[in-house]
Amino acid sequence: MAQSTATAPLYAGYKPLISSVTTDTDPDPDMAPSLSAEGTADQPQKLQREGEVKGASSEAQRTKANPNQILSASNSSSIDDHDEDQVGTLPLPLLSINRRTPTLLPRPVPPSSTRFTSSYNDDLCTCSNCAYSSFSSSSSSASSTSSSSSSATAAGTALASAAASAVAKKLARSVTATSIMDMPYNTSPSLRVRTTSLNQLKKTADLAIENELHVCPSVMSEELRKLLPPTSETVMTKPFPIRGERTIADCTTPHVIAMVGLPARGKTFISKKLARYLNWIGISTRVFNLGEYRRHATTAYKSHEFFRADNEEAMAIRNRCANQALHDSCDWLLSGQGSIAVFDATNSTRDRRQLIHDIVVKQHGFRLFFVESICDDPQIIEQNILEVKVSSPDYLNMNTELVVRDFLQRIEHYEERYQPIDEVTESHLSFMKVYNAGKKVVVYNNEGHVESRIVYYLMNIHITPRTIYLTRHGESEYNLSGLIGGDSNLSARGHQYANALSTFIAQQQIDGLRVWTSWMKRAIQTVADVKAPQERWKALNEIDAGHCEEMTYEQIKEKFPEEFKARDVNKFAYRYPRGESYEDLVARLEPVIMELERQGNVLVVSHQAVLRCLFAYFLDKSADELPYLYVPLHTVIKLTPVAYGCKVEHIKLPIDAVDTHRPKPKIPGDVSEPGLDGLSGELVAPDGVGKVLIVGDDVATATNGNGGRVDVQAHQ
Ligand SMILES: O=P(O)(O)OC[C@H]1O[C@@](CO)(OP(=O)(O)O)[C@@H](O)[C@@H]1O
Repeated sequence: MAQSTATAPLYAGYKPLISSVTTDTDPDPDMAPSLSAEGTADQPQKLQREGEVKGASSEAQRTKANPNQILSASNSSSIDDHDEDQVGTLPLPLLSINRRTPTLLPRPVPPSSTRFTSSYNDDLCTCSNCAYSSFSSSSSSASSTSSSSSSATAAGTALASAAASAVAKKLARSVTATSIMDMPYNTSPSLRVRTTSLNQLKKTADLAIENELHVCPSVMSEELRKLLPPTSETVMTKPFPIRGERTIADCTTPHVIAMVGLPARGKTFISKKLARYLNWIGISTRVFNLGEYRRHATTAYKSHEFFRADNEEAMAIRNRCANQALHDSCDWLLSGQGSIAVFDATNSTRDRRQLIHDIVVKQHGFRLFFVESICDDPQIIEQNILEVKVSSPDYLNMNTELVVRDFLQRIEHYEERYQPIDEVTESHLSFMKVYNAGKKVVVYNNEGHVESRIVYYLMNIHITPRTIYLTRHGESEYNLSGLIGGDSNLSARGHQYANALSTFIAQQQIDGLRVWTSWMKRAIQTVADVKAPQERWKALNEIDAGHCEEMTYEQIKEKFPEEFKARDVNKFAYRYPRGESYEDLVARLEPVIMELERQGNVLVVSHQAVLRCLFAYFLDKSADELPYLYVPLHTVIKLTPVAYGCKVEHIKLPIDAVDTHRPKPKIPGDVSEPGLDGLSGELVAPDGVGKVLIVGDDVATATNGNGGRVDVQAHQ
């Protein structure tokens, strides 16, 4: 049984906290040992997300944006309703192929992955079709060869060196030592063959084929070329299939994530945040909060007495609620509507955890992972009570001091019976323990892809107050002419926005601000005058429209009518020919989200499609809504984490720009009909002006009496 203890990473001076602003909205009882579950262990089926046909518009709808406005953010979506960047590339399992000898040089086989790497064989081709030659690396220096195959077998390396050196010496004077990865794809197909494919070939002992492997791909047979790892010409599968087929394979076994911990330890914060992340990466997740069950089952909360261990009547109600919540979690998983149910309750005794194990694992055959939040820092606990308990529906209209006192007594009742998860007596369980909002993390019996991702995510989040600013680049020359993609410069108004943005950011006096941009000129030009450390992320580049790059929507419709229509039918899943889909984008952006979670104040300057994906993460938006989120030019979206959610402000800087938003048309492929679509309309609607939305925070929404909206001053 593997146990690892890790201290969560500290980044840029930030203490990674997990939970202080949060707690489960309800302490709950230990489930009565007599609880039982019904149901079968049917495999749930993933729900297909179909695009919707709503509203219509065309490019002709581009409008001038209103200056000096703060637009309202889009709707909050209930958690109950919903359900990797070029970074982190892993080496392909490759063989170095010496075309001059029949020897196949084994490379170390790295962990399996579908990602592609710079560790391609850097042998170069000498055929008349190619502009480069073989063995350049080895010719330039023996160390170059040995570095690329450092972990190959000694025999293999020796053979390689001997075989290569003769040719290398001959070529050394005439060949530039260029890594194949430094070359454009179309000039560097080279000899990139997967180990698996080669092994299959070796098994067939087909020498003719093996010899053919030693020729340049440009003269290789079509059949053999298919075995080469992908180039820009050949990549047709999902590069980072998080959503889609791989996810389904990983989640064929439904999971229950059961929280553990005393009240006010951030269990609900963790549950909600985790669910938002998992849904965003395409794993359908829902939180079952025991506090909500209890509130439905009882009349108004009176006092902590309800949670006394000797209050038999209350205990019976609490047990019934716990039973129901767990059964509902399992039923939801069995219904095929989701893959992960988060059971947000205290689950604070061994008996109760065993019962959950019996129902979830033994009866249903699901995976069960406990996440225990342990906190002995009085400051974090008090902060938690003040931030979320005081505004809890349990304490409506109650004086803050009384609330704190009552809640602390409530915690005492739980402490009497609380048994932290024990590695010895509960060694059959899989769990992680998070201490003091992320200061220390213990992981035990962690198994499988989903659990590993949960552990990694929870190790990265923190609760230090901060703000994230999202903005598109200033208006570009291509925006003006309606062309998508490309790498054009800013228009004159785009440059004005760049100036206004730097002034706005300076006025905000943001502590330790970092600026992240894509690699595109329009994004980099936009932050030219912003005084803060800057980082360029390729992962923030705009969606790759493949064959449709640098075309207008009308041109695409004319040249590729079926493609254009298909995008309107399911924009999230649609992938441009030789390009990307929104689904691909989400996968590409996951490392960006993970890093954003670790960071403090960040200004992200990117593009329409990319920002829709990031925005959807923070707003908990579905895959159907995501591609239509309204992210206008010359507008800063300010995101401030609050309690369980996020405060969203749209700050329109007073420089006009074209509107590049194309709403979902009523008829797929239609570019003629202007109008708002239901999804973006809310932001466009004038009544949203001057408003701020608190998204995903039931508490705030419930208590400010203004539907979660708070008036704010317009920023100029
Ligand atoms: O997915 P849709 O709605 O087409 O929006 C993405 C498009 O937005 C654009 C502008 O039309 O983004 P941006 O100007 O922010 O780089 C295109 O480059 C991109 O293809």
